[in-house]
Formats: sequence, C-alpha cells, structure tokens
Amino acid sequence: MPSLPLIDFSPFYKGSEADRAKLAATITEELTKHGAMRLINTSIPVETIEEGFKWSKKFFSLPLEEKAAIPNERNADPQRGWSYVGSENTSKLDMLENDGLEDEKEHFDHSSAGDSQFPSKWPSESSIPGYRQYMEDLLKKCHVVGREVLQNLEQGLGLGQGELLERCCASPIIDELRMNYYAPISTEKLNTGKYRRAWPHTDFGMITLLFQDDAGGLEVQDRFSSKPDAFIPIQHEHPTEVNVYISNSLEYMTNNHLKAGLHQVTTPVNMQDVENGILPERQSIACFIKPRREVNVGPMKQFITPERPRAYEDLTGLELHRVRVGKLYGVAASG
Ligand SMILES: O=C(O)CCC(=O)C(=O)O
Ligand SMILES: [Fe+2]
Repeated sequence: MPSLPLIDFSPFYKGSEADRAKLAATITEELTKHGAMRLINTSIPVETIEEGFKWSKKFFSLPLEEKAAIPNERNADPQRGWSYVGSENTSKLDMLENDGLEDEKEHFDHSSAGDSQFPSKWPSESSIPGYRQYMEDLLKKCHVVGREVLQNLEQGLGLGQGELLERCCASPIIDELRMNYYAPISTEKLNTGKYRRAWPHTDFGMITLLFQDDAGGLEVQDRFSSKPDAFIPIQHEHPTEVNVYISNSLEYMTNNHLKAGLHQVTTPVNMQDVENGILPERQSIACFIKPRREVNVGPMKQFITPERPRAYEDLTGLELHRVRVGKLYGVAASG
C-alpha cells in the first residue's frame, strides 16, 4: 500500500546550512508531488499535542446548550464557534456530484484575540476554565510552525526571502484553529454511501497543519494511481507527527504549481471489510495558516509563464475565503 514518508523537521532548527537546504528541497518536492506531507519533530512538543486533544474532548463533552450558545453562523464569513453535525458538509466544496452527502462531525473554530474583524466565540470561562487560554497559545505555536514551513517553501521554490511570508498573516494572527470531533459511527450507516466523516475536499488558506489521534481514516489523494479515486491512508505513526496540506490560497498564488492536497476522512483501513462494526470516536486538530485578508492571492508573476498561463484572476485573501465558505453553506460570497 502506498504511504507518505515521515520528514524530520529538526534540521530546520539545528542543522547546517546544507542540511537546511536539503530539508527545504525535500519539503518542496513532497508538497509539489502530493499536495501533502508528514512532518515530525517540529517545535510543537508531544505534550502540547496530547493536551490539545484533552481540551478538545472536554469542549465537545460540554452540555449541548453551552455549545449551542456559541453557534457558528452559516454565512460566508470566517467560521467562528461551534458547528453541529451536518452543518458543514465538505462534499459541497470540490465534488461535482454531492447531493445529500453529509459529514458526520462537529467542530469548533477560533482565531486569535487580535482578530477584531471576526471575533472568536468562546464557551463561558466558568464552564471550561483554561480552554480559551490553551487554545490561543496552541494557535500561536502552530502559527510559528506554519511560517517555518512557508520559509522552507520559499527556499525550495527559489523565491526571494519573505515572498510568501509577507503574504501570510502575522499581526494580527488570523490563522484559524479547528477542533474536529467525530462520534462513534456504525459501518452500516457509512456503507449507505450518504455519510462520511469528511468528504474529499481541499482547505482554503495557504497551508493546513493537521494533528490526528490514533483512530485512523485520514487519506490523501493518490495522484500517481491509475485508478481515478485512489487515496493514500495517512496513519498516525509518530507522537510529534503533523500533516501539512497545500491549500487553495497557495494554489492560486503559485498558479497551480502547488496544487492543493485533496483529503478525506473515511473508514479506517482495518475496518473496511467489516459489515456490522462501530468506528470508535476520532479527534483531529487543524490549523489553517491564512494569507492576509487584503493581500492579492492571485498568481504571483514568477508563476505565470507561456507554458503556465494565468489560471486565476486577482482577488484578495478574504474574497477567496468568502467564495469557499460561501460554497460550503450555499450562500453568496457577498452575503
Ligand atoms: O479530521 C481530519 O483528519 C481532517 C479534518 C479536515 O480535513 C479539516 O478540518 O479540514
Ligand atoms: Fe480539510
């Protein structure tokens, strides 16, 4: 079965210049080939990841009224607060035939305290003391690693220093952290073909960092298979592992040189032949690294060539984001 290699990120912090150049080349090659990669040994410690999952579980275990009090509004704005099962159906994003195909997940989205344009919605401090603080700190840690990955891409793509970073949000941080919770579900329900934990989709920002637990089921498109719908399972193998996906904004900026990684969450490999089983619950944490809202995410001039003519019109980071979220909820991007 195909797989993606684990890439050791530690040379970025303590390697020689040659080691760093090699890492940048590997990262760029992997992300160009698959739109996805798996990193280990980033600056986010294993304890931080594990604790993040504990906080997330605590949040989803809150009484329904507490979550329902901070609903994500289903409009084209950046997502904030709690989304109930079935609110977001990823089938709407990139699938041509998506009628009645639902996601079986709930999620909580937030950004930093500095984002006053689209403020985050938090559960009351008394119901889950420390949650907000923890999540805001985790977002900062992910923001740093996200920028480090982009720095590697700048080097690997032969761009000038800062050419991607200056397009990426920094102050305030408007990256988004998302807790995903997938309740136990029967294989019988999944086998109806109407439900999936997440349908094949691409994300909206520049890149996504993704942490998952041991439940399994995450897959990335196999671009090299002769079969049209082939996916590569991505198991959680290393405690510090973080997946990285190229997302829409970077796909636009690079004029499709870096194609966004199509990914889904489906029945784990070890349960695919089970007829009457129950998939255990699953958790993941995604950090969407965003471009600045006002920045042009249309193709950078370096990526427009006679062989690769301009594939997208110019538009801002926020405009692209609104188009994508609008699609998700079936609302106009301006509304
Ligand atoms: O749960 C996962 O592993 C994937 C989640 C995901 O694709 C997303 O939140 O965009
Ligand atoms: Fe995703």
